[in-house]
Amino acid sequence: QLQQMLKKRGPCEESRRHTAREHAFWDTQPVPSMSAEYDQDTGPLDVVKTPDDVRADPYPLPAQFEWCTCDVDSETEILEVYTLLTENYVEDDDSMFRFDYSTDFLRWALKPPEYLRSWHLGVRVKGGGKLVGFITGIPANIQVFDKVVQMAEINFLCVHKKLRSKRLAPVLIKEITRRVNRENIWQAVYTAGVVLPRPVSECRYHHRSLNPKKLIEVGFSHLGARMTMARTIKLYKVPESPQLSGMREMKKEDVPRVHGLVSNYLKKFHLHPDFSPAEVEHWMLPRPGVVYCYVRENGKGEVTDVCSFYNLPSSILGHEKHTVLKAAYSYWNVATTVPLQDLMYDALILAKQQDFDVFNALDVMENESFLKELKFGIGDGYLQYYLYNWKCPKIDPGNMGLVLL
Ligand SMILES: CCCCCCCCCCCCCC(=O)SCCNC(=O)CCNC(=O)[C@H](O)C(C)(C)COP(=O)(O)OP(=O)(O)OC[C@H]1O[C@@H](n2cnc3c(N)ncnc32)[C@H](O)[C@@H]1OP(=O)(O)O
Ligand SMILES: CNCCCN(C)c1ncc(F)c(N2CC(C(=O)NCc3cnc4ccccn34)C2)n1
Repeated sequence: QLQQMLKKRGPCEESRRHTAREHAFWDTQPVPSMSAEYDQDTGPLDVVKTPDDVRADPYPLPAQFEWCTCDVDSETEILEVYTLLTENYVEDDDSMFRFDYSTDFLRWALKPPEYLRSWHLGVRVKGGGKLVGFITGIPANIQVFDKVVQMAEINFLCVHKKLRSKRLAPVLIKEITRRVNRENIWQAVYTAGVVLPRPVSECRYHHRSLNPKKLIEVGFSHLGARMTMARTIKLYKVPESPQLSGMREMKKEDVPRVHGLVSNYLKKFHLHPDFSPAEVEHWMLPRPGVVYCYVRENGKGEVTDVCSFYNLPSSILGHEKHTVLKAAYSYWNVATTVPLQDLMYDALILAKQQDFDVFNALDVMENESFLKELKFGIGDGYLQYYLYNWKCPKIDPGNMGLVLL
């Protein structure tokens, strides 16, 4: 218990840190302060600039390091990125799990239409040495309330465990900002499990057990009070195959129709991507082991509903029997002729068919409508959403229409 107390700053202490302006880096950035509240008016926080106002040379690094861009099409370089992340990326608070993004997943995540190689930014030990730092940006058109803004989606910020607490993260963030600004883009969107100045939305993860026995064995979940293992397995059992008629894998020919379904659906949320057909094709066409997408054809062969989820396994740290937690994450789902709950029940069945142990969903979009009924349990993980250089009112999870990887 003492260790627990020592490890985590209490909420009051954490909030004092925020109010005492102890964010040496974030207090220098165009982000709202912790206490800022904006009503309807939305817009940039910073003075409007042009790329010519932005320094042409990279920010300086400590002497022993150098900048690099990681070529995700190079077998050796993508493996270096994979290794840095699988050994040093996000863990849960008790260091029981660590994300294990695959190389195929990383190529998918980092090469959407219009991507820039210069935004796959790394830090190496000088002289082409070990990759010790990473941060990425990809371009996206994001609608925030009534405005469509060209933004960068920032992700995969990572500093090697041995180089933590040396203020390397602010340097990575400033350099990716510089590179994005040089392309005349001045806003960004990002998510994190940590609270920074200041969240535009705070969402929660919910988990639906598909393989409860393994989840309990590895400590991801616990046997309920007055529950036996047999009873728990029975509780989470799902049918062998989808219950809705006409469910099939999405294929290339479905892209125009799926683009229409998704674009029309996302309009109802206060913050959502403004997808082109090419982006819908990139983000939703199935890729084995990476992203799964199923459409429902009605009696007349028209596609009327779509569900999708992505594969993000976690390494299970220090367990003798299990080494990988197979987790599916709810992605883009649109139900127009059946209840969303029925569509998502089939998503669970399809995920179980693919041998996933757990199906994760945030309480964003209309997900609240099925979480309880479909036996999701609330997780301990919050996901904070952030906008860089954009003031806008806070957004409730039910009005959040963006899922990042
Ligand atoms: C217009 C274009 C703009 C583009 C940029 C938009 C902004 C993008 C922002 C990035 C979006 C990333 C989205 C994702 O990928 S979220 C996933 C982040 N990655 C991990 O959690 C992996 C494991 N952890 C690590 O690798 C390190 O701990 C990291 C690299 C996270 C921090 O390294 P380290 O632990 O060695 O610390 P430091 O001494 O170098 O630096 C300390 C400073 O860093 C601030 N910090 C800590 N964690 C985060 C965080 N997750 N986002 C933003 N800032 C963070 C912290 O408040 C402090 O600042 P201040 O409190 O003193 O002020
Ligand atoms: C910057 N991109 C944001 C998305 C990255 N994503 C997926 C993420 N960001 C923060 C989280 F809090 C989180 N959670 C899923 C829930 C969960 O499953 N918690 C147990 C667990 C299993 N494996 C791991 C690995 C790391 C942390 C918790 N883990 C909590 N997911």
